[in-house]
Amino acid sequence: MSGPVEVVAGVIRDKTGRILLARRTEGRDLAGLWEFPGGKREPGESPEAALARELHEELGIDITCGAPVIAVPQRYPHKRLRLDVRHVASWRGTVKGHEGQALVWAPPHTLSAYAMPSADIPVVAALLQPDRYLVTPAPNGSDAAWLESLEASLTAGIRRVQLRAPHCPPARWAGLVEAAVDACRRHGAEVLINGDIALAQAMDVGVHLRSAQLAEFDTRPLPKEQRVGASCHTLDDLRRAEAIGCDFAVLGPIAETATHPEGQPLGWEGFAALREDVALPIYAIGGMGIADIAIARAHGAQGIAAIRALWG
Ligand SMILES: Nc1nc2c([nH]c(=O)n2[C@H]2C[C@H](O)[C@@H](COP(=O)(O)OP(=O)(O)OP(=O)(O)O)O2)c(=O)[nH]1
Ligand SMILES: [Mg+2]
Repeated sequence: MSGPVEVVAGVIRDKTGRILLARRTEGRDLAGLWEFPGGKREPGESPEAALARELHEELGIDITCGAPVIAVPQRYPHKRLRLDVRHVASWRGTVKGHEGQALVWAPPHTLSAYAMPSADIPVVAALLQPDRYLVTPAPNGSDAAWLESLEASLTAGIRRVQLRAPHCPPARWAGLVEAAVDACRRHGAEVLINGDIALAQAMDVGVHLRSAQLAEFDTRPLPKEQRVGASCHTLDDLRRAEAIGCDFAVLGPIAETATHPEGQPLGWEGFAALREDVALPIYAIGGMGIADIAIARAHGAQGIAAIRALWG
């Protein structure tokens, strides 16, 4: 079997921070959908050179390639591709659609409103949503110590938090959740509660579904304004999370961990292979550290989910 088609695309910004999208013209695959300008790499061509060539041909601009955003392995009905997306560090010239394609400068918060190919769903999420998803540990010491560690995580920049405390007595947990939601709101961080939809509704926050819960739902259990995440271990889990309308998934374990030693590790290749078949932002979990964020992005992940590496 031949390998995936290698595609490189650019995130081009104007002076006000808007991002350039191009509409795929009629008669090609995925016609009518909006995409980040770019195209296929030629044999022996570096991604940077391919991006510069494509953007010169398609838009008439000269660019300097910047940092990687994400590389998304994706399967379509008739082909597999790896969409390698780079920031465009700088560009010169006047942007014009040289191939008859429509163009739009989209403010970042409007990106999700454009119909795009499946591979672009994780790209938009990578541009707009946090690359670190903190999962709290069970409160083994005092409430105050646990809340202090949460506060430290938020101060360090964590902006998406899953409140999880297996075996914590309900009354104690309810008190901790209330204080934790408060702290997260002060820092502008998003909160999802593990498993407990009623508690999420009562607190007006998101819910993180356990993999065993995925079979219980046909649609997302909370409205669009409240985040819904899901823990996944298999392709079936991921497909289910996508069908329900989850905002993102967590997939693992990538490596073995002390807290979940029973899981058969997927490794990065296993992760990338599973991510090909859905259009979802997916965090990698299981033995992840800060240094894994770049590796995760190179395998199509939104970033990492972790307890220890992100706590305190
Ligand atoms: N440029 C670009 N291509 C994307 C994106 N998302 C996505 O699924 N694709 C797919 C569509 C195509 O199957 C493939 C890119 O190939 P292309 O048709 O643009 O290739 P090209 O510019 O070299 O043009 P062509 O002469 O081969 O038609 O990647 C995206 O955001 N940008
Ligand atoms: Mg193209």
